[in-house]
Amino acid sequence: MLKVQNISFGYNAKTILHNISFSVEQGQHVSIIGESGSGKSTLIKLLYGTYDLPEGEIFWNDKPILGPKFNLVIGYDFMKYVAQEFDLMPFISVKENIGKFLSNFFPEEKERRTTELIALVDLVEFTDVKVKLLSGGQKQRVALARAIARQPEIIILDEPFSHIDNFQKQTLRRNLFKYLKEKHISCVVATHDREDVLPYSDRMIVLNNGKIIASDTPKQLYKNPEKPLIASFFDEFNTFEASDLGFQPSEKTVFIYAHELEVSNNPLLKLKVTHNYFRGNTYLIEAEFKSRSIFFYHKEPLALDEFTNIALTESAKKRLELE
Ligand SMILES: Nc1ncnc2c1ncn2[C@@H]1O[C@H](COP(=O)(O)OP(=O)(O)OP(=O)(O)O)[C@@H](O)[C@H]1O
Repeated sequence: MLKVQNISFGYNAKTILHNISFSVEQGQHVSIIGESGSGKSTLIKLLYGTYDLPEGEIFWNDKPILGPKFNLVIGYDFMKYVAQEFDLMPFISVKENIGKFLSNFFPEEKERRTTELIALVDLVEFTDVKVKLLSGGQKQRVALARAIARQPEIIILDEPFSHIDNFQKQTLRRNLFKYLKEKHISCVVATHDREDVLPYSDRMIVLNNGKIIASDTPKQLYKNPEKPLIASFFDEFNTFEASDLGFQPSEKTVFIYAHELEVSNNPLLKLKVTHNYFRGNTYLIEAEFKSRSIFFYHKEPLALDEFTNIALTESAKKRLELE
């Protein structure tokens, strides 16, 4: 189990992370989300022992994770870290990069394992290509395969799919996260992408200005996003006063996702349409309500400057427990 206990850290006098505590069980998948600059990468680097901790402690089981003051070489065998700038050997092939950390004492096992890993990250046709000739996304895939080559107990990933195009991202993400779960490898991922979180994370930690403002299952936070920052991670959303929607207590703020509003003959609100944005299978409609913008989806564009009636969808009522 990874235990992070009351850590604080700054690069200079300014504190970047304030009193952070959480834990990650063996085999658990934990995501760290937050706006750019909120301290995700800094936290990830601390977990790996990149810097000395001025305050607090980090343990993997009973072993303290210590910084460069205590370790000549940063990092531990049981833990692998894939940074945003992946650190590969450019002049050797994909296969050699992945096999670099596997023992030469068991050549057949080494061959089997490298072949398995190359297939997992979908780089079979690049097996013998020198890494310097690969694209950014392909290099990122080599870095991921190399990190799991020796089956660590925990893997720490910073924006693991940022260089990979949407087309290949879905499959790679599924393969990698399924593999980590099957092998019971703990995983901590810093990400901006809800697709990395919703289907896979056991817990989601939300950082804001270097502080943890929420920590729960993605389902629970999705259902009850207490802050705009949390709702915005999941989807386009709207902020209403409870009184706008006829809810009690009337001074409460309610966050409604754009997909939870629909055009209705049984209206809750009357809005003036200002923009239609094509989104493929649907349009995102921007409309005015009390001089601010409200967003919802509709299968067709709506007439501009005309009024439209909208209501909550059945699933919204269910989420808000109005039924
Ligand atoms: N090596 C450094 N020296 C000084 N300040 C730094 C250093 N690295 C990061 N910072 C500062 O620390 C703060 C947090 O940065 P960090 O990279 O941890 O944020 P982040 O949440 O990972 O952002 P992003 O999502 O953009 O990667 C930022 O204000 C950043 O400018």
